[in-house]
Amino acid sequence: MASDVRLCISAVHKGYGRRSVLRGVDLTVSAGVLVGVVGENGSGKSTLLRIAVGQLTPDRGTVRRFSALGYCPQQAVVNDTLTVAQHLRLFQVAYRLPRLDRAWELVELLGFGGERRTRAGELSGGTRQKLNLTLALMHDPPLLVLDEPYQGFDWDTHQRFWQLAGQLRGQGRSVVVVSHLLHDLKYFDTVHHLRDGRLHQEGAPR
Ligand SMILES: Nc1ncnc2c1ncn2[C@@H]1O[C@H](COP(=O)(O)OP(=O)(O)OP(=O)(O)O)[C@@H](O)[C@H]1O
Repeated sequence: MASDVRLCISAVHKGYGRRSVLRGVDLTVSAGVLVGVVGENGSGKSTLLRIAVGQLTPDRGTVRRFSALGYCPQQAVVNDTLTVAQHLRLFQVAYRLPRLDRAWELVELLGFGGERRTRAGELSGGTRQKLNLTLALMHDPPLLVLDEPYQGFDWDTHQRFWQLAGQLRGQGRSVVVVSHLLHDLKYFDTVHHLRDGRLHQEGAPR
């Protein structure tokens, strides 16, 4: 195994009841790459990411992670009664971060600094998603697993997300992104299409 591998998924199978969703998925993610996972609705992308981060157990196969990770789930897991600032403080404790400078930098970059005192339950869908993404990135982990992280983002923020993803890659982070948008495929080093329960790499790596 090369020393710069951050995530290694091998021969993973997963079904729900009698429905088989993943049938032998392999994926290796190295340092400093931006990896796309695409596929039709219901093809199993979120299932694969949840297995990758350890939230779901595969029926068969292995998942090995070689670093800390940040996970942005498709549905924001936030507490509606807490404000944006309170979320950051809560996660500061969970991540054992001495400071919140990076978290506030992300809030400014994603353009929701004006909402710091707003409760999550009162945020717009797009802003809620910005908070979701900030919580996944604020501890600056080497491995990022992001499930459609820009849902509901306006165009400017969408562009800023990709700039940020490029910067993280440039700093040696590994970024795995589920995407639905053909327009975004150009940002990836490798694109993996989930089809019939397996991942097919499209095109040559950049
Ligand atoms: N907890 C569950 N119980 C039963 N079936 C499930 C469960 N979660 C997902 N499924 C089914 O597994 C299949 C894959 O779902 P998954 O959410 O992984 O797909 P996806 O590719 O992420 O879809 P989308 O593009 O719509 O987000 C779907 O048919 C879905 O209905």
